[in-house]
Amino acid sequence: MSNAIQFAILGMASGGLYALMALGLIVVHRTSGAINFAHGAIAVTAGYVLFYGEAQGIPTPVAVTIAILAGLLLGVLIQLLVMTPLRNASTLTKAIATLGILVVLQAGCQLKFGSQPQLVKNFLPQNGVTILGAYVTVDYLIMLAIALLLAAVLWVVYRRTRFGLATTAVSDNEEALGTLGWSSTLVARGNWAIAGTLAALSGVLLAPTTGVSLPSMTTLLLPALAAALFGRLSSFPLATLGALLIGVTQSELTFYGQSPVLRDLPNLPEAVPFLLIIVILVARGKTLPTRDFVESRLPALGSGRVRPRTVLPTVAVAVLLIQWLLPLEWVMATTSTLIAAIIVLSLVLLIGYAGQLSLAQLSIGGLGALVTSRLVASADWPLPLAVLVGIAAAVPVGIVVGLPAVRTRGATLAVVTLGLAAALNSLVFSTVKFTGGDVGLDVGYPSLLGFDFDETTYPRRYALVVLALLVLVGIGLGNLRRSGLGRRMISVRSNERAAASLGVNVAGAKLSAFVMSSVIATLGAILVAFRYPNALFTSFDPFQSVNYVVQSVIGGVGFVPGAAAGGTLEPSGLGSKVIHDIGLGDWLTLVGGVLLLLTVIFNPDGMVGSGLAQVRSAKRRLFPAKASSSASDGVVAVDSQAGAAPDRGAVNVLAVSGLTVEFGAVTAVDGVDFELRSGEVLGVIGPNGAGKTTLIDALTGYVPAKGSVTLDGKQLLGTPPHRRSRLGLIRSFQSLELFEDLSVGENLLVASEKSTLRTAVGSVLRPKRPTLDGAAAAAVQEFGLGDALAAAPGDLSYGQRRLLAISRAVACNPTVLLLDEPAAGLDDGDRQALKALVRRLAENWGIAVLLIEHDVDLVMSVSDRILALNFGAVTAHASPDEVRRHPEVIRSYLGEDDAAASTGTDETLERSAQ
Ligand SMILES: Nc1ncnc2c1ncn2[C@@H]1O[C@H](COP(=O)(O)OP(=O)(O)OP(=O)(O)O)[C@@H](O)[C@H]1O
Repeated sequence: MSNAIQFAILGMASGGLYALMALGLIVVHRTSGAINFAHGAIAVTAGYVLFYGEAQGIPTPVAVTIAILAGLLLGVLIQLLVMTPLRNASTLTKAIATLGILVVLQAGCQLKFGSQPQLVKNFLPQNGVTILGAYVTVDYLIMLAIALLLAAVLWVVYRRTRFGLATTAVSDNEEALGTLGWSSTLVARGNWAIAGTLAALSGVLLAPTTGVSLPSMTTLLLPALAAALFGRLSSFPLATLGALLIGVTQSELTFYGQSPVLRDLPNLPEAVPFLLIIVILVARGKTLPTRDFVESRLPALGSGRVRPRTVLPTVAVAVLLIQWLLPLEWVMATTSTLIAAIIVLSLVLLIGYAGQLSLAQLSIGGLGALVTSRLVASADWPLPLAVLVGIAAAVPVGIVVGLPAVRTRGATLAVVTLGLAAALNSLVFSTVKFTGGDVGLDVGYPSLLGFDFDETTYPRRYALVVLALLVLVGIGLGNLRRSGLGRRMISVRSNERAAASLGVNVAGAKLSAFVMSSVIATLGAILVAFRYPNALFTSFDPFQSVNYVVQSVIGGVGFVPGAAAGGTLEPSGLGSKVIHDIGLGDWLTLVGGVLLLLTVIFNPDGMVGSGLAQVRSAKRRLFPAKASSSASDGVVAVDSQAGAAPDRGAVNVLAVSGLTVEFGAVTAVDGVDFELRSGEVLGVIGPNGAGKTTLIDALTGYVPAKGSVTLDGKQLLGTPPHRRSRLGLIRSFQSLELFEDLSVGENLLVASEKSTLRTAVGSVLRPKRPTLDGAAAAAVQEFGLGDALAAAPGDLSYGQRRLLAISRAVACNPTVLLLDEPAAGLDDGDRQALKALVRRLAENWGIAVLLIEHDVDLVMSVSDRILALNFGAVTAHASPDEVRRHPEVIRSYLGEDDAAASTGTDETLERSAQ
């Protein structure tokens, strides 16, 4: 028992260190919304500074102070040099930037101090005390006390002081902070300084116990990330509690690990943070982001068009070089680069197309490669069959990794994948029983139908096989980019809420991306494993996966050729060969990290992205007549036979009764009843905050609601948004929510294409030119978008963008169309056109239209009936004339003057409505 208590106290001490780290992560998240993946690296760097100081003969207390100040300085520098230029970037981009910092610090420390752990002196008292019968040294208690004290101090500072309030203001409303006379940059810098200090403090406190070593960068970071998530990335006390729980659990597992049951899993404690991360995110996540989620711009995407005139000569030159021209050492460097390019392609799919960041690509792929290797090495399976089974094994792994992505997004998802990579590393790849350790698995020499292509004997053949596979995967990805499935993935990356409103199964699109990218990563990992007769898994660690993210972003993560460009940065690849040859030795990783930072700051679309943009602009200058618009690669055809509004046949009825939505104490929609039939227009009016948008959210499944919503008798409550959309209930959004990464035509295609597994696979293998037909073709005519199909939404005027948002909803061929303030910001002419359009959609198309509008004149003149809301409840439901005269509506919304002025102008009426 006393042993269990002793382990609990030791666990609390390491929990205290995790807590210090977690506090720093929260401080950064509060100020910049970023998850700092370099936090562990700052801690370890401070540890190395302490080691270096001691080695120089500096007294330990001074060295400790310098090390902590180094953390502070690093925090300030990161904010100054990286976060300030990226302040408006997406959280994903910021997370990638912190990965760059991680790589720079890791590579810098490795260059200076090597990879062996370095020992530092104990600077805390080592005398022992007995607590509840358990003997522990005082240093552990001091660590715990420091953590608890700092957590309490931070809690008070961020709640009670002007600095703390200013920090909250930086993340909530930077302009408001400016009016208070505070500089947001200085507040952010102060927070980064605190975070750096906290990281350094934990690194320095840890150093005497474990020594200073590079792997601590993740072993410290992961529990801290888990604890910070436990504290919802905002609560200091909760994060501290989480950290202590993790520390104690890990410590007790180490203690009970001596028992026969746990003896076979010596690394189980290291997996605890990952398990906690999964549980937290799956329990707390949301399948769709909330209304206030702001989508930021992600790196640009290529067209995916496969141009034989470019591909064939490039492949021919590569074959020529590999087979005849290059010396062997260059061939092997080329092989490394080409294999890396395959793994990076898995990230082009996942990050580029689907917008999901994974830090576990090599671990996922490695698992499949391990299956293949063991089947060949131990069970003597033929290679092709073993490869197929290894790749098949990647499918469930992809699903497991993808599942958290269904309920979380952005940088938080990256935390899950980093946790997975670390867990796989400690549970699988570091377990000699599975991988053979440093000896590896005896997979022999690969051969297919008598064709030997092992790298040891036939390096050129191996390189050619890798090249062939890279070209095949690259063409497949290009085809995917132009396919319906690809468009759906991109729509999810651009805007999950909008994608779901058009019937896209967001979870399905994400899972498909994870599965397909896992398969590609597995292919790459198998090629890594089978390079030598003994397949080694010692380097399948999280750092390598981070390296592939680095390569993908530098090359251009939205572009297939970007993978080859990024692959040159592979250790032992072409870039490394060049760097070696010019005498820079092992500087490649450091160069990669610096390049990544420069890329995300100055060139977010990567080498290929910016290169293509320059070629395009040069073409435009030289051949203005021929030049096409930036999105013209997304050209789609319009079915010339289609064009008339689809005949709807039967009358459909949307019946709503007792519909209620509660947000805590606020009842946003309060027992609303109405019916809406095909061909009718129901206007919904009410003051700001009356619950109009929440009504649409509830009808379309974006917020949980009580009551009943039926379409032709079928109950819709409880059905997810994309299903309701497929049943004919289609909404638009106040803020448009167009897919900015897709052309106008592709925006319409996402709405109109129906896809099955067969068409998805078919379009990747043999893509066809997409065609807008049925309702989508009719919408193109109705909305006059024929000339704009190839344009990017960003190139359209504001009025055209509004029209595109409505036409995209109409392209779904809705039974019920729910329009949320479609006239907002339109000029008078466009408003008149919209009025006529809404009537045509009802009368000619037979659509039931629910129209929320603050333009009272418009809504009164176009609607058959009006539903007036106030505080979520219906105040009137009658004809426009009756509602205009309704005393309650006049009091709460219209005002006496405007109601009396039955012929009031748009402007006066709208002013009163605001
Ligand atoms: N996710 C949410 N969590 C908590 N409260 C919410 C949420 N969404 C809306 N509300 C609250 O519900 C009420 C209704 O808001 P809603 O946006 O539906 O009104 P509205 O009539 O559409 O307003 P507006 O005309 O300004 O668009 C408001 O009090 C709002 O603050």
